[in-house]
Amino acid sequence: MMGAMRVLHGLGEAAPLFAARQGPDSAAHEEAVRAILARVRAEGDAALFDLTERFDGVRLGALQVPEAAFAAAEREVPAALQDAMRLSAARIRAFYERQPQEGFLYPAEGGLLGQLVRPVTRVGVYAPAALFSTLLMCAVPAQVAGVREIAVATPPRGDGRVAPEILVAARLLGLTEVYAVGGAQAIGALAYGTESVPRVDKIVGPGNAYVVLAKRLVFGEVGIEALPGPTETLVLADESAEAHHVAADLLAQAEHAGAQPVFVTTSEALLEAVQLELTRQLVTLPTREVAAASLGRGYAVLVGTLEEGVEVANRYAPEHLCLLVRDPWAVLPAVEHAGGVFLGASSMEALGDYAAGPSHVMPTGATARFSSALNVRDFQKVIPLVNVSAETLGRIGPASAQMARAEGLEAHARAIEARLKRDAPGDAPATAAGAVLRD
Ligand SMILES: NC(=O)c1ccc[n+]([C@@H]2O[C@H](COP(=O)([O-])OP(=O)(O)OC[C@H]3O[C@@H](n4cnc5c(N)ncnc54)[C@H](O)[C@@H]3O)[C@@H](O)[C@H]2O)c1
Ligand SMILES: N[C@H](CO)Cc1c[nH]c[nH+]1
Ligand SMILES: [Zn+2]
Repeated sequence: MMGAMRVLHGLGEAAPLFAARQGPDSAAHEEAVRAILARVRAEGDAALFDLTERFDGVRLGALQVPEAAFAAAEREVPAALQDAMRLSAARIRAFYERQPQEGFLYPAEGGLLGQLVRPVTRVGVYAPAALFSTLLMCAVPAQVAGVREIAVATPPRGDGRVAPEILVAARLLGLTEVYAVGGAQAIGALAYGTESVPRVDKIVGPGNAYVVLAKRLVFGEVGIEALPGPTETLVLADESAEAHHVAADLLAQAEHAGAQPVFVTTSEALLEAVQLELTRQLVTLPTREVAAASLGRGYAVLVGTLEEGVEVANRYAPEHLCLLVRDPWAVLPAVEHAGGVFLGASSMEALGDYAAGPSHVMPTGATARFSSALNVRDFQKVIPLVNVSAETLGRIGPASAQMARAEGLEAHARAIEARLKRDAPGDAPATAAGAVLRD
């Protein structure tokens, strides 16, 4: 049956579901991406022009989008869509403005200990072709964090232009630096810099397997936030769920290239109804070819209890966990790993992709075990401050010197003891300390 997913019975049979999550680093991809990065590093702009012609099928005149293109895009994109983008941006901003981001300073026996929070200076946002919502979801938290420079890279369309919606979204946020470059070559350009693309301090944003792998390989030369790749959704449903809702939510993510939809349920009747619904809804979708391929990678798992269902979800660690159950809040305490959790029938993930508030850039490929949805902290550095008083030095100095000698580090011990010998360190009073926590 076209659109139907393979069925597994219980956690005991779910091994194929977990085995499929090998991440983005297939050997073939890795070789290709290493070669692309090496060319960008060695040849700069010339490699970007050449690789764009090869992989995107267009010969670009220039890499950076000219200023005039932004105004032209604004005339091209319908006003109602621009309003929708403003609504989305405002809700993302409102969400991230609630994320605590202050430093702190506290008195410690006459001295001060604390943390400064400082934004990353220059960030590169990767937005897959046409996904202007992804630009909003990356750039707004960066702006809330205080990032001063944001460069955007996105693949050109077949006519060599960047999608006008991307330019409108950029302009709406006050961004003017947009490059018509995609894939691994865009990540290389942002990481190493070229004649036209000044290098950045950190790269954020999702993409296909080439983009994800490139981000992994440049990490260290440049910061990266996480490895958000081809999207995945795990819907956990009980008998209270509507089959057409479940199928719609699975298909909504299946229409992303390379996606994996997963359906876990306690109800055999619902499972059968969802399989039929998938087939029925699929044929009407303009994106049915991509969606059918994704469903081919998908699984439906029949479990005995919701507890078992959550265990499957935790083992899978999905990007999106959608709880279409009678009482989603009762299930939530057992959830350990997920990029984002969507609770209840009117909180479908597709809404989260656009206007709910939290960034839709979420960890995939089981990386939700150790990484998080994009957020303000991804754009900040935390700098500890140490200002120890003479009194504290007298108390913790001998213990520190003792530990240094136990590690065979005599110079450490002497640096501490040199100060222990004199009466007082004589540091300047910390009168300006409060001003240091400016944001
Ligand atoms: N996890 C998230 O938060 C999140 C958010 C949005 C999108 N996504 C995912 O991002 C992905 C976007 O993928 P996409 O492909 O549409 O766009 P993309 O921008 O990631 O990749 C397009 C680029 O891939 C390069 N490319 C294509 N074929 C190549 C090849 N054979 N060799 C080398 N490079 C090649 C081209 O340069 C092209 O510009 C989807 O899988 C979607 O699910 C994930
Ligand atoms: N669901 C995708 C990954 O979270 C993001 C997206 C962008 N546009 C639509 N959807
Ligand atoms: Zn989506």
